[in-house]
Amino acid sequence: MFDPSKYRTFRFTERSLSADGVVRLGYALDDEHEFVEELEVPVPEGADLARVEPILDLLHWVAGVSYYKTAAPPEVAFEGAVPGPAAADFLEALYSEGLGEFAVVNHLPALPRPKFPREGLVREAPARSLSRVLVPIGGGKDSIVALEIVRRSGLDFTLFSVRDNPAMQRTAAVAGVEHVVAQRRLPLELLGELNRSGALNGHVPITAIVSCVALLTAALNGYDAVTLANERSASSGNVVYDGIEVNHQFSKSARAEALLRGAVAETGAPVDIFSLLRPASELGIARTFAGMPAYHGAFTSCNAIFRLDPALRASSWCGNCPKCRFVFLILAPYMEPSALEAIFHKPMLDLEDQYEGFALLTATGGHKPFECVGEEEESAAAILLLADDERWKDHTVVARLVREVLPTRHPDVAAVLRLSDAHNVPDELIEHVHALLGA
Ligand SMILES: CC(=O)N[C@H]1[C@@H](OP(=O)(O)OP(=O)(O)OC[C@H]2O[C@@H](n3ccc(=O)[nH]c3=O)[C@H](O)[C@@H]2O)O[C@H](CO)[C@@H](O)[C@@H]1O[C@H](C)C(=O)N[C@@H](C)C(=O)N[C@@H](CCC(=O)O)C(=O)O
Ligand SMILES: Nc1ncnc2c1ncn2[C@@H]1O[C@H](COP(=O)(O)OP(=O)(O)OP(=O)(O)O)[C@@H](O)[C@H]1O
Repeated sequence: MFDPSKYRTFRFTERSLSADGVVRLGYALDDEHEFVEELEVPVPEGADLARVEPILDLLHWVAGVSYYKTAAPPEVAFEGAVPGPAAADFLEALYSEGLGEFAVVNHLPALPRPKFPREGLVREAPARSLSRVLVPIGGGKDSIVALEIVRRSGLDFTLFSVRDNPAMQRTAAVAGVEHVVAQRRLPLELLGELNRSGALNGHVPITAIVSCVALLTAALNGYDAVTLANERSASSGNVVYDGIEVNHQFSKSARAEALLRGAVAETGAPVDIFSLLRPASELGIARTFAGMPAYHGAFTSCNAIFRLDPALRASSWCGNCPKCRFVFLILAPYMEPSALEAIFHKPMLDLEDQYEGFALLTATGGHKPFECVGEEEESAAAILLLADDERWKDHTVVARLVREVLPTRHPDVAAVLRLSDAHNVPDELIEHVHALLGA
């Protein structure tokens, strides 16, 4: 049996990057269990591997969260480089708040709170320019809107994914832009075996891992920045636990972005990272995306497409999860019922058995689901828009949401759609964010 409470220390053992782009990340739980994760990142001939070592370290520390979570021990130890102060701040947030949902579902008495050393080298932040950018795409609508913003700016850009799936491939084909892919191999057999014998399991702050793989790829291949598509709504949490607002999307939040940017600056790498969609809500992004029909047959926002086991992975919308419901709901005010049915293959807002799931998006009947769904206010705003929409108002679920949910909600649609000034988008791009996402 695996008894999580008996472990004291999670160790960062070794990491390496070979000239052909193979990354090995090593970890151990006390002296008992060793974990090795492998990645393959695109790397040009003759790349200066030594120059990217600090970003490789950051990736090593961040990706460790998948293995730390098996026991969530009180201490961490380092056999190689140690984090500097900004990286330590980021990691302490990631290994506690980033594991908030994990703590809730495992009924831990408190969030894990390992202390990270902070004596690592702080390199001088380089002068940055912005001419070539790497645009991560996850197969969903947000990264499509982000790539179209970058396209309009005239910057040179390449699409990037960690692992490939059909939605990403379709997106890249419609965009007609080069798409590079990094592969990622977790020791799934070992994790599964440990989980079956009692190891802890739960959600990890995956966007932080994807961001660091993108940063490493960018640094190796001479890109100036990684442009994420994390929206303003991703900063809102789900429940309060142990004095913290636990957020399923923690590593997409504005707070995580600020901490990551600090950690990246400390590496001295000439690569920036920021979220292009930070000023916008999901409802605002959906309004823009509705006007991009070329992508409607390509994208999939359902998370079932990300399952690592091919036997469990969906190729498109599952049509019965919080993410499918949320995306259907926020697109509905801006699309025809027939167009949405063509995407989801079912009239989700006309199916009575979907009512509870839709109501939950406004935290009616429980808390907002632990999924990548927007703020309760914006789901309520979408319902308010549908209430007066001849195309939608008589759909069974819409009519019931209007009757049973709206009387207790007072969404301000204009406020939900307004762009915020709180973002890290540079001058070269912000006017294009406003042009595409502004009213
Ligand atoms: C696809 C999915 O939603 N997976 C979540 C699910 O895991 P499941 O067991 O159903 O499938 P797998 O993802 O294939 O995982 C297999 C095992 O591997 C572990 N694992 C996976 C990836 C990783 O980086 N580290 C790992 O240790 C995993 O724990 C399984 O044991 O349930 C899990 C437990 O709640 C979730 O952690 C899985 O979530 C994935 C990491 C994932 O990719 N999720 C994204 C779709 C997601 O949630 N994105 C959020 C961003 C959240 C953030 O803060 O970054 C979003 O889009 O908003
Ligand atoms: N496997 C991946 N490879 C590259 N980038 C990814 C991957 N998964 C997520 N991302 C990126 O992480 C950020 C957050 O992902 P998110 O799922 O919100 O975006 P999305 O897939 O574009 O849109 P949607 O909300 O419709 O699913 C985006 O910038 C997205 O491109």
